[in-house]
Amino acid sequence: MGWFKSMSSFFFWYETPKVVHIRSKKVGILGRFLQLCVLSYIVGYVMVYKKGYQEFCSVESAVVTKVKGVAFTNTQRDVPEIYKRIWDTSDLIVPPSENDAFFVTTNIIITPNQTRRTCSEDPGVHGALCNTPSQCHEGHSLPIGNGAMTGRCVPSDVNSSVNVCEVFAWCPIEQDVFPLGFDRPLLEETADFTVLIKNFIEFPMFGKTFRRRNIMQDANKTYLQTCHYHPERDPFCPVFRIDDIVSFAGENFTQLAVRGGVIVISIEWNCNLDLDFMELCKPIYTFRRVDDPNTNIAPGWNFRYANYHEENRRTLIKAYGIRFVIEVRGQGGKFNILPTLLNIGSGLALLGVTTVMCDFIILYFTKNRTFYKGVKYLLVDGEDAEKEPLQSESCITYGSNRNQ
Ligand SMILES: Nc1ncnc2c1ncn2[C@@H]1O[C@H](COP(=O)(O)OP(=O)(O)OP(=O)(O)O)[C@@H](O)[C@H]1O
Repeated sequence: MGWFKSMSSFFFWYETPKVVHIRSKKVGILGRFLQLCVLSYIVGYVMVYKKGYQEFCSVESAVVTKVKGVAFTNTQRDVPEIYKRIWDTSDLIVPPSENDAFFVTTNIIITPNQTRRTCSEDPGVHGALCNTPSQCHEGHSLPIGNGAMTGRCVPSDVNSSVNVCEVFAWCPIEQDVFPLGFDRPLLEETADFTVLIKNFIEFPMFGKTFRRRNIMQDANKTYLQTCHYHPERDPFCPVFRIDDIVSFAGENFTQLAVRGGVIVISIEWNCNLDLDFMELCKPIYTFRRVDDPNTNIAPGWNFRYANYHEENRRTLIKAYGIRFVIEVRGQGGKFNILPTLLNIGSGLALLGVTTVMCDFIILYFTKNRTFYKGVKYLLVDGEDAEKEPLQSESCITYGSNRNQ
């Protein structure tokens, strides 16, 4: 019968909230303070700061770039003869056009006049050194070799004191040596190159009205050809000096340019579409280097390509440089009744929580908690109510003011 007793004690009772008016300065201040906190959170943070009355749409964008500049290495000291020349963007921007990125060559190793023939393998290639021809398997190529082995072991073209396998390849084989060493890049003048970034954006959720680009409406040709972006002096100029980008990313151009690297240009559009779109929706640019500057293993950024002059003659170029990646982020917000009502509704629900918090504090942490518990919780027996006639419908008042 024990189970029946506990079942009946679970089923045959009912709990209903009771309203207790507490006339107390301390408790009153506590309650109002908690309500004020919740109200300021709803109004200040949710509605004003987070714009809870708006619906949001991520920005969609397209980016194109154009680099301009000229580098002249003829007058520089220590420059090997073959590197003394004029370089323009068609020589140094590879490929000429990319989506959301561009590459500026800052250091270069040129191997001119290569033809397909036999020559000695680079002694620096693992497995290229030999003592006997049997170590050079005819027709095979080494994993990072430059050609197919002929089966002969010959003195190296670059260091005759060692023997290396002969290869059939584009000869002469590239000598992987920086023209100006590790301290200076050959094309230091690329620091003064400029890039025009054209960024077209839209907020597709809100229609075609909200479309614009990062070139301001009042900009003209002369302005574009002469302005340079600066976060304080000219924050909306879409033309950036390469050196400026590198320093805004916290790097030193000369050091970075020797082996190359990767820099991200972030364009952020956070727009309030309820206000003047063309006047107030403007881009914010930030810059950061993303490759690891402190690594000794495979540092920087480089690749090879060749310029072919005729069927069997080419110039091999190993290009080191800075790859700039452009990312566009942001969102546009516009008034919508649905999020407004949702946020007001959830704010009102949150106001109810203040009662729970206030109850918790006065019932467990105040000096008079026993008294408050006594008046808050009341255990009544339904059977007694049946027996006793209705005495009063008015409120019961406890404490010194009970007769007021
Ligand atoms: N990297 C840059 N640095 C400075 N000005 C630039 C740069 N790229 C373009 N401009 C200038 O911005 C303007 C708009 O460039 P856009 O490429 O749209 O026109 P363009 O007439 O084809 O340019 P251009 O023939 O000079 O390359 C032009 O006046 C152009 O000279």
